[in-house]
Amino acid sequence: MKKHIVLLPGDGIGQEVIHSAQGALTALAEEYNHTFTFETHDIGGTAVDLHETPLPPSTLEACKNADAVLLGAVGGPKWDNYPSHLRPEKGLLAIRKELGLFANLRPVKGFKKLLHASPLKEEVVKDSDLLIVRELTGGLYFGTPSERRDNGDAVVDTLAYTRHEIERIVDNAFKYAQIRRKHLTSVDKANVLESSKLWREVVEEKKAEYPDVTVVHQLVDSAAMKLITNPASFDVIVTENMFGDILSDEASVLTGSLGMLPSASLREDGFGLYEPVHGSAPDIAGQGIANPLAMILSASLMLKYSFHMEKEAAVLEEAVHSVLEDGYHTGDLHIIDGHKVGTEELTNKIIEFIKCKNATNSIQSCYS
Ligand SMILES: NC(=O)c1ccc[n+]([C@@H]2O[C@H](COP(=O)([O-])OP(=O)(O)OC[C@H]3O[C@@H](n4cnc5c(N)ncnc54)[C@H](O)[C@@H]3O)[C@@H](O)[C@H]2O)c1
Ligand SMILES: CC(C)[C@H](C(=O)O)[C@@H](O)C(=O)O
Ligand SMILES: [Mg+2]
Repeated sequence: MKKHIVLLPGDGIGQEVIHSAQGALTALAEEYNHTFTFETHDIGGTAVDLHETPLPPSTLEACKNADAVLLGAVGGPKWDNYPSHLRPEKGLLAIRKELGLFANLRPVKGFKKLLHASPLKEEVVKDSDLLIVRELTGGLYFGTPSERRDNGDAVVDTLAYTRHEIERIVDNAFKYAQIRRKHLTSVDKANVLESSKLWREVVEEKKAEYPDVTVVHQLVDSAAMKLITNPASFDVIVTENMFGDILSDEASVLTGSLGMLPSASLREDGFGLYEPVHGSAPDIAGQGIANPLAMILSASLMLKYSFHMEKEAAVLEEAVHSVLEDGYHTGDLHIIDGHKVGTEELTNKIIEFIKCKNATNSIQSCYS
């Protein structure tokens, strides 16, 4: 199969981890007879520096013409005090909105080897396997006005949702629940927020269409607590934009590191942008020590959701599993008696696995 992929490295470790994903995908293409072509474009702070905008029109145009997009991360202290239209994060929000990527899937599944890497107790973490379905193009991030008033002493952010926006994400979440363990937790703040009341109303209406799925409504504050005390009680979580942002970083603790969580941002027709959940990690950027696995797992989601390459997607996941089983990890993960390596070395181990796996078609013989 021939596929054209736009790479948006962005800022900080985004630049480092996207390189890893490209390496892994190139190896996969060679082994499984695909042609992946890559085109790199600027976004975020890098784009502000070069084009005076966090989302240059040429970047958006290239994404519209691609089969899929991989994004590293945006942001960093250099741009923190820039005016809001020049903030790197605005480029990320704009591309999500422009491409209509309303459904953000954030699967949270631990790897066996990382059971002890989480600061949480093993018995709490061990059966956790959940999917956060985060609404991505509405809510607080997109409501107007969001500006200073009264000579800068007052400010407004608006949390706005339409019934249509809620219906389409809730509908998506029910469908994912149907193909998983058929349990949906809708997270809101319906004891306070009007938007959450409409959200809850829509979930209640929709559930009649999915009688095989059990539904629980949970307030976001107690959901945050339950996520790290009883994560196994969740299957699919559906929630609005900002709650999903916060809960997903929290959920990464179950996997041992924020550097392990991938995401897919999808449109109705299956077009997608794939990015790790983490940010540009300014504290470690440029040191060659970033964990590339969230980015590589995001590439695996791209293969699965946008290209329908189930086998190749599974190989990438197996590669991650195998290198961890062999003890290789970056410094953000704590593996007892493991081999701490840098981004490049870990990526090379992934690539070795991809090549070996195809030659032997057996995981055991690639890594013990
Ligand atoms: N999707 C995105 O582009 C995205 C997401 C989140 C944050 N950001 C931006 O990133 C910048 C930094 O934000 P932050 O520090 O709050 O969050 P962050 O996710 O960048 O980092 C949080 C912590 O996790 C660590 N970490 C994150 N990813 C890692 C990886 N792959 N390997 C090893 N360690 C990793 C970092 O070193 C840091 O200690 C901000 O400008 C923020 O706006 C961007
Ligand atoms: C950088 C920021 C705008 C972004 C978000 O909140 O959506 C990030 O935190 C994420 O999780 O993708
Ligand atoms: Mg976030």
